[in-house]
Parts: sequence; C-alpha cells; structure tokens
Amino acid sequence: MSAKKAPTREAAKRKSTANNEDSNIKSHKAEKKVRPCSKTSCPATAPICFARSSQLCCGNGYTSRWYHITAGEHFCNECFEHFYRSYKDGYDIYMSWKRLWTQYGNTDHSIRSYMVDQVLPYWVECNLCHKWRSVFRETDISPKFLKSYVCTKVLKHQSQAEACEAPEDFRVEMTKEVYLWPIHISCNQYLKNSIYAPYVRDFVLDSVGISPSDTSVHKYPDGVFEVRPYMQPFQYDDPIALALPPDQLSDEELLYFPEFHGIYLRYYLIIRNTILVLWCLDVKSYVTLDRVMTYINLRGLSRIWLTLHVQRLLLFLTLKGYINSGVASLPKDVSFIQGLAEEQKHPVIIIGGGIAGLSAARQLTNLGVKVKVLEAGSQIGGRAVDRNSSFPTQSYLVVGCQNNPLVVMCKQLDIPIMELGDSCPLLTDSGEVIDDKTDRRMQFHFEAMLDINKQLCKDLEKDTSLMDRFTHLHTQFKDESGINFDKMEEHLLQFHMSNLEYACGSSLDAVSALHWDQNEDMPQFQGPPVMLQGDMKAVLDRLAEGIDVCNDCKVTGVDYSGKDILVSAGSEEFTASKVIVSVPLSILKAGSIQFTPALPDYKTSSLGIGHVEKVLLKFESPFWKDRVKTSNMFGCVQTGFSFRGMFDVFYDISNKEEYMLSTFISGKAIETLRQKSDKEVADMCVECLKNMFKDASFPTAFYVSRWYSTADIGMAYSFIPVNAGANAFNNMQEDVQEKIYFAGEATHSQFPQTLTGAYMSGVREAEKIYRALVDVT
Ligand SMILES: Cc1cc2nc3c(=O)[nH]c(=O)nc-3n(C[C@H](O)[C@H](O)[C@H](O)COP(=O)(O)OP(=O)(O)OC[C@H]3O[C@@H](n4cnc5c(N)ncnc54)[C@H](O)[C@@H]3O)c2cc1C
Repeated sequence: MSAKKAPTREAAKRKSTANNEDSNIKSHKAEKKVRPCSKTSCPATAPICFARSSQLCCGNGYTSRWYHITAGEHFCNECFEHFYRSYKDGYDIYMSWKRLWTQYGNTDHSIRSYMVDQVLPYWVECNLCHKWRSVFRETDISPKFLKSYVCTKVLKHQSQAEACEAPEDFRVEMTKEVYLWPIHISCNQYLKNSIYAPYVRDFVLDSVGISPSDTSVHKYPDGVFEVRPYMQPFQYDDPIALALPPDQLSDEELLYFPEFHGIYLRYYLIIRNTILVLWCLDVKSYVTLDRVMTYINLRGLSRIWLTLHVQRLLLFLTLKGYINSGVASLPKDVSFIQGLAEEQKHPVIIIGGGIAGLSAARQLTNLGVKVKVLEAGSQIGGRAVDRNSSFPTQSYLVVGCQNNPLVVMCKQLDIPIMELGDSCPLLTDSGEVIDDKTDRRMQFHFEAMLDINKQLCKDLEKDTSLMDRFTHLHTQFKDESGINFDKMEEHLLQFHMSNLEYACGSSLDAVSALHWDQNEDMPQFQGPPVMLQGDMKAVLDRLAEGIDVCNDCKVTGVDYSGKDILVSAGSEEFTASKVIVSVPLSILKAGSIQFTPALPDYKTSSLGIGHVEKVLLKFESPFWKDRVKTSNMFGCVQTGFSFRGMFDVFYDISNKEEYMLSTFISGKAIETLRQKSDKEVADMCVECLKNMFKDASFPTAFYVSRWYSTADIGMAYSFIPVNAGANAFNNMQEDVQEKIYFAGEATHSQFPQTLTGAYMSGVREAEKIYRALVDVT
C-alpha cells in the first residue's frame, strides 16, 4: 500500500518499515543486535524508527537509545540528534516549530512533542474494507481526503480488492485495548485544522486540545464568532444549559469518563469539542462517528484508539440531549448506538402522547428500543396543541433560546421563531402611558422584595405564601422608609405580581415563598426569549413519526406487581417491560389511573396544579402599531378590575398574512374566566384594547383556551405550593421499582412547567431505560 502521490525513495523506505514495526522482530534478533525500548511496560523488544529524519537513522536496527511515543511508535537516537544538535540539518526546522509552540501554547516543547506534532505518520481508515493504514506524514488528511480514502495499490497491477486484502498492521489491534493503550502514551497529541478553533479563541490553544503549531488557527481575528445565533456549544464563565466548558470536563462528564481526568484530558476535549461544534453548526444532521472522524486530524496510532472513545462520547452526548436531539433524521447505520443486552419481549409503554411522552418515544426508538404510546385523546400533543384553535400559532414562549431543544426543533423544521425585544411599553387599561421613571421605580421595588425574600429564605425554615411575604415586605418598607406609593404605582406593583402569577401558574396565595424559584441556581438557557410562531402540532407530528401511537386509548390501570407490567385501557390490556407515565399531574392526583401497588404518596401530594389560560385574537388591522411602534409586546396595567390576572401582557404574533395578538389570564382571574363565555371574555379583552387604542376593532376571530376543563388535561402547569419542600419536582422524577418511570413538565426541576422541561424529561427517562436495558460501555 502506498499513499496517493508518487512516493519518494526516502518516503517509500520509511513507509515500508513503519507499517510493521515488530513484525520482523524474530529475524532481526537472529541476525543483528537490537535494543528494546527501555520504558517500563513497553512491549516493544525491537522497535523501528518511524521518523527516518536523519541519514544516520537506524531504521529497524540498533540505536543507543529509543524514544518512546506509544507501544508501537518509537524514534531512534540518531533522529533525535538530527533535530537536537545545532549543527545538524533538522535544528532550524525544530527551532522555528518551537517558537510557534511557545508563542501559542503552554505545554512543554521537546523533540518528542515535535515528533508527535510533525513527524508521526497518519493512520486512516479505508472506506471500503475498514482496515487502518498508515499514510505518508506529508499527507493532507482533510475531511475530503478522509471521506474518500481507500487502500492504495502498491504494485502496478494490483486490484483494489487485492489492496484491501492486505493484512492490517498488527499494532492497530493494540490500540483497541481501550484502557491499556493510553498507559503507553508518553506525549500528548494535539488537533490540527480544528473545527472548533474559532469558538475558543480566548483560550491558550493546547489547553483546549488544539496544536499551537497549527497556523490555520492563528488567522482568526478578534471578535465574536457565532456558531449559530441560537446555538452555543461552550460555556465560558457561568454554567449554561446544554453547553460545556471547552477546557475541562463537567462534573457529570467526570462521573462517566473518570479515566480522562488528568493527563488524557486533551483527548477528551478534542473529541467532545469537535462533536459539539459539528452539532451546533448543523442541527438537521445526526452527528455520527464517520462525520466526527473526518475532523480528527491527529497523527499516530492514537487516532485509531480515539475512534472507540468517539463512539462512547457520541452515545453519552446523545443520551443527555446535548446532540442529535429533536427531530433530526436518524441515519441508517448509527454505530455508536449499542444493541440491547437481550431481545425485548414487550415494548416500553408510554402513557400520554404530549411532548414529554413523545420525546421519550422518539429517543428510545432512535436507540433501538421498542415503544408503544397510549394517548387518551383523539390526537397527540397534549397541552402543546390547542385542540380547538384554528390559529396558525399557539403563541408559546421560550425563555432563553440558545441550545433550547424547542428552538432546535423549530430550526430543524424551518418553523419561524420571533425574538422578543427588551422593551415592553406599559399602558394602563384607560390608555395612559406609564412613564419610564415610574416603571423602573416599581420594578426596582418589586425585585428588591424578591431579593429580600431570597435572603430571608436562607435563614427561615418556616414556609409562607409569596403573597404574605410581599404584603409584609411592602408594608414594612413603607413604614420604615416613610415612602408612600401613589395609586398608579400600587397598580404597577399589582401588574408585576400578576406576571409572577402567570409564571408560577397560580395565585401567589398558594405559592411557596421558600421554594417558588427552586431552579434559580441551576444552569439555564441563555439568549433572548422567543415566541414560537408556528404550529407546535407539526413538531409533535414529526416526533411521533414512525412510532406506534394508539389514540383514544385512555389508560385506567397499571399493575406492576409481577415481572411484566400490565397496562389496562378500558377493556384492552397491554404488557410492558417498563412504563413511562407522562400524564398531567392533575390526572395522577385525580386517581384516574389505578396503580397496583399504589404509587408512593409524594407522587400526588407535593406539587400544586396550576391554571393559566390564553386568549388569541385576529384583527383586520394592526391598530396597536400606532402606539407600540418598535416592540412586539406591550403591557396593560389594569386599574379597573378588582382582581389581578386579566390580560396583563399582549404579544404581537402577526405573521405576513394575519394580524394577531395573544394574551393570558392567570391567578384569581381564572375564576372570572370560568363564569364567562368565550365571547364575553373576548368582549372584555376588546374593551381593554379599545381604551388603549382608539382604532381597536372587534376581532375577526378569537380563541379562548380552557385547559382547566379539557378532558385528560385539567391544568396548565404545576407549581410548588406552601410547605411542599424544595424537592417537590425532583421527587416526581423518581422511578418506582425500576418499572414505572415518570416524565412531564411536573417532573423536571431544572426547567419545570415548560415545554422545554417536558421535552427534556422525556429524554432523561429514555436514558434511564436505555441504560437499564443495555450494558453501556
Ligand atoms: C395556557 C398555557 C400556556 C402555556 N404557555 C407555555 C409557554 O409559553 N411556554 C412553555 O414552555 N410552556 C407553556 N405551557 C406549558 C406547556 O404547554 C406544558 O408544560 C407542556 O405542554 C406539558 O407537556 P407534557 O407532555 O408534560 O404533558 P401533556 O402535554 O399534558 O401530555 C400529557 C398527555 O397525557 C394524556 N393523558 C392524560 N390522561 C391519560 C390517560 N389516562 N391515558 C393516556 N393518556 C392520557 C393527555 O391527553 C396528554 O396528551 C403552557 C400551558 C398552558 C396550558
């Protein structure tokens, strides 16, 4: 086998020996004096010099000293001297490399690291026979070269098949001793032509696994390099959800890959950083071993050893939802997904076809696990799809768009998203504009009360409601400072409280002051809030594609007392190996599904059932634009109602064809909604808008959600009630006897209540089940 271009005599000589370092050991031993490698535990008894740099190179003969790189890679003392001695030919080359290395790197430079960085041959996998071959060290192993590489014909008339039949170098096998191989590595390798280089420019190159000698990297100018506006592979200072530090392992990674802690860290970073950036650059394509390997531009046998770790990392990052998430199409052959330990007799049954159930189903199916989804309704989607609405959008808000799987799915399906600006002009329900100063003052006061509450919570063990806490702090502030608030300022305070009630999904009377924001210290998604402008149904349909979903299948009982689990839905009965329960909390609380044995009490007693409803309105003209020119939302400070929670914020959700607004009803106002017809609610809303905008007209269409009374739903999202404790969300995700698993918005403590949390809870449970069924290496 030879490389593509015509080999020089010198290169050909190098090549013929580099391929079979020890294969001639026996005959050498018989004929001439050999020196084994002196490194403890190195098995090479008669090494061969891969460098062939000096004319005096010993080749496969005797040298006074071998320099060890790995168990199968050594260079001789003559080649060492060639670069080390100032009077030798290689000295200047080495010195200019060293200058570059010290300028851009932090790690030690030596002849050994020079050899690894510049002289070791490359190893490449043949795309036909999948054997590994070494190629000339001068070869440009670009992605294009790697994608098309096949064993090259050595003899003039040798066919491709014959070339592929040539045995693989025996050292390749050594690298497959995954845990043994690295103990022989004496010098770290660093990546060239790194795809992630532009995004880690603030780091010293070798600290993130990139070779300091790679001049292609030095060209990147200062300034922000964005992978994609909505994707962020790396976290730099503060933790960010689904992003990782480019120069170290996260605690979670350390748990799964402890062997990479310390001296092998760079290898981990090379693989993981490459994978993350590949995903962020193109969320429509699955990241696979082949794709990753075309970007692993490393010399030496360790490149082969790394393929096994690439597989492991791909699986890990996929299971955790860092990559290959959402609706990216699964390629036919995904080698990193390990098959099940034994054939699955019964499917995993998922109860509930909302976003949580479907994300679990999609993920498990991609991982090769058989699933069946049982959905009570006549269509999938749960709370993510307003069943009776004909509006082209359901107006879902996503707080923090970067890396958010919801945004990823919209991008995968080309569904538009609308960035919400920073400003939200405030008007009163009688049309008065709230001036900036008053707005800022009351916002400051409100946030100060939240901060004080946080401080108090550190010392207080007794819980109380957020409402009691606000009332107390507000009164105390007025008493102690002597500052009074006028009527408008008090209305503004109510406006802020109302927004919090919308976020919590409950009147503040019921929300825990101690734990309402239990996720505050957990990594969150960054980037601006966005509104998903398309139809969530399209996303859910794609998630469900190819999955066995039974609609109109309302589960009434789950018996997990035996080895198999029996799931009954009316007169039908199904057998499952494991079950994921993803129904709304209200359904669990109502006891609509009878579990045998009964579920632990905490599954139904800790969290509260929250209520929020939305109103969508379609108009002939965008009458609000006159007063709300640059923003895509505006606040309405209610002064006329005796309760909070009615139409506080309006979002402009217009598309190219239609003018639309959405708004919400929350807190105590839900009671009012219950007593009114949709038309009466729309009338109240229009009344409000007419007072604010003189040209406001009656909508051409409107939709009022009524999730509180929707069959099989009965709620909006869950919240932490007074005295529920900090672990209320965490308790919900605990499995029962490794048979019954739980997903859904109420089970995700990091992103509770949301579509995002619901989606990620499905991914989380899929991982648990996959690990239980597969012996993941
Ligand atoms: C008005 C409103 C506004 C919202 N706004 C936002 C927002 O802006 N941003 C955001 O991120 N989130 C928002 N949410 C929350 C979001 O919609 C939910 O968190 C998410 O949809 C919950 O998904 P899930 O899969 O956990 O549950 P669900 O979607 O409720 O899915 C559960 C499924 O289980 C089925 N089921 C019930 N009982 C049975 C049974 N016995 N057998 C079989 N199937 C059963 C149900 O029919 C349902 O399809 C909002 C919710 C509401 C109501």
